[in-house]
Amino acid sequence: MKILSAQQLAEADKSTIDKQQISSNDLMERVATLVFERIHQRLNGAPVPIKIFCGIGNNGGDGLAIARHMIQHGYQVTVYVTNCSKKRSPDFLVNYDRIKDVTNDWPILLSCKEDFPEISSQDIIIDAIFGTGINRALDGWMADLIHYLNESKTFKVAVDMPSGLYANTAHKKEDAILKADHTFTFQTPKLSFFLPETGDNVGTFEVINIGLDPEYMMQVAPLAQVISREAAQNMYQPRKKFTHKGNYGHVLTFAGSKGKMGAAVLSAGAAINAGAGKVTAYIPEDGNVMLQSSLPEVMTLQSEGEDHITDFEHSLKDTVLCIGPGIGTEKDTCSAFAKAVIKQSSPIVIDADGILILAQQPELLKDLPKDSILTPHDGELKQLLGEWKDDYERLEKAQEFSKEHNLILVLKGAHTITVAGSSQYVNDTGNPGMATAGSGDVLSGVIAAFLAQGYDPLTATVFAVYIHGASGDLAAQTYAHEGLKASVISNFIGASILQLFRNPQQPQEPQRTQ
Ligand SMILES: NC(=O)C1=CN([C@@H]2O[C@H](COP(=O)(O)OP(=O)(O)OC[C@H]3O[C@@H](n4cnc5c(N)ncnc54)[C@H](O)[C@@H]3O)[C@@H](O)[C@H]2O)[C@@H](O)CC1
Ligand SMILES: [K+]
Repeated sequence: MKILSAQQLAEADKSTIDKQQISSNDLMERVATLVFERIHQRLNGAPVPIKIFCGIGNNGGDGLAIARHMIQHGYQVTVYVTNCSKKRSPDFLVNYDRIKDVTNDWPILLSCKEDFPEISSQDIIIDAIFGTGINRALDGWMADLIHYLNESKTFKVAVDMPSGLYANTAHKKEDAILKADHTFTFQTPKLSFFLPETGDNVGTFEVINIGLDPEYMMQVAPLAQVISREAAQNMYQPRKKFTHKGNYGHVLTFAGSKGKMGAAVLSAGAAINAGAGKVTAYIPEDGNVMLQSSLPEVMTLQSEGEDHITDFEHSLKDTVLCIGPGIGTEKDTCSAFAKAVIKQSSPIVIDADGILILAQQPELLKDLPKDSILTPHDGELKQLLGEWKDDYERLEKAQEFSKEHNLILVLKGAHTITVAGSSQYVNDTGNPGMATAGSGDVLSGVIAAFLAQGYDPLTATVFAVYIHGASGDLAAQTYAHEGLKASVISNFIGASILQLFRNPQQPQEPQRTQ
């Protein structure tokens, strides 16, 4: 699913009005009806007090139209209009008149702090103050209103976007942004929904398909794409009957050191669990018994170093190299790392200490095969890119780095983002239980396994990130977030691939919970 900018959504809006030969108000009515239906399905006529706060632009117009439908269906609705400017949009004005036709009264105007209504914990608040049209931070009593609503303990539903939130540009820490519990967003989610500095404002969200011009939607180059279940299904490569282990590739993991042999077990184990035909773990000598007893399916090669890897003399022909988990940064490990990556000619998966070594020896970047995959967490990413001032600069710097070095970057987080040149793929599986030691080692093994099975590097990466998150989601159903650990996530990889093809009635537009 594409993520568009606020400006692109406005263009899509115009194109829809032209092509479908409807008025902008018809489109607003369509949107408001769809939102009303979703609310009505949940509330089912319940006599809860609902307070709808409307701005004076089209988001406010949506709010007025939603309010009208709710009133006509017997809901207890009070409508407030934030009278912050005389520049009311034409579609706001149409709906301002229409609601008066239904209630025989104008909505309540708010013009200063003293006008704020009392809010009880039983109320439901619907926020239709600002949507994608916001172009500067809220100030004065409008900012106070947002803080006032945020302080209330009541359930808050945002229309299109939580008011005050920008769709795709950075905020200052002090900006007033509504903290919604649920957001009904139109046509595409916004990039800010997925970024750590702003995503918490959105609560759970639902994307409502409002029927914007399909031709525009098809041709527009998105800011990023969310990997939907359907997209992941299309990436999957089923196995053919007359095949053998040689058809599914050979992964060589270069991982582990004294005290961190678990990283080697986890990355090699995940590569086997995700379908690599053969896996060899290259490890320090002392780790051999542990590795062989933990993973009977995995072969081992041992470095001369007893407690860390000190050398690398092996052939990498027809082998996918997965390098870095738990190797440490000893001098001889760094030289062995350099030998291995220089020797390799096909894309390499580089994780953890491997990324730190690259940051220390940036001259190695030019020796990495094109489309090699780096999987940094933010601490490792900072070693590579330096500090960033906000989430958007983090993405820009990652794109520049990816383009400059022809690499794929996997920016790990609640919504892991895979950056390949100017393209960005946002992952929507996974949960906070996966913030646990070794989870990244598992991911590196899964990416390597898909590469070994013949997926192209970008697909292998995006699909692995999806499946890794989906495995964590399935595992959490049995183990809870707290009980998740990396080996458990790894053991659910097969189940999550099966799950990908279950429930054919799954809705097209994903409904999701953060
Ligand atoms: N293409 C779409 O996605 C559609 C969008 N619609 C609605 O239209 C909304 C966008 O409407 P608008 O473009 O009218 O914008 P908004 O309703 O978000 O904002 C309205 C006005 O607020 C002013 N403003 C911006 N920042 C301000 C600030 N800090 N303080 C005070 N005033 C400020 C702007 O000048 C603008 O006139 C969407 O969020 C959505 O709710 C739908 O009605 C129809 C389809
Ligand atoms: K809003």
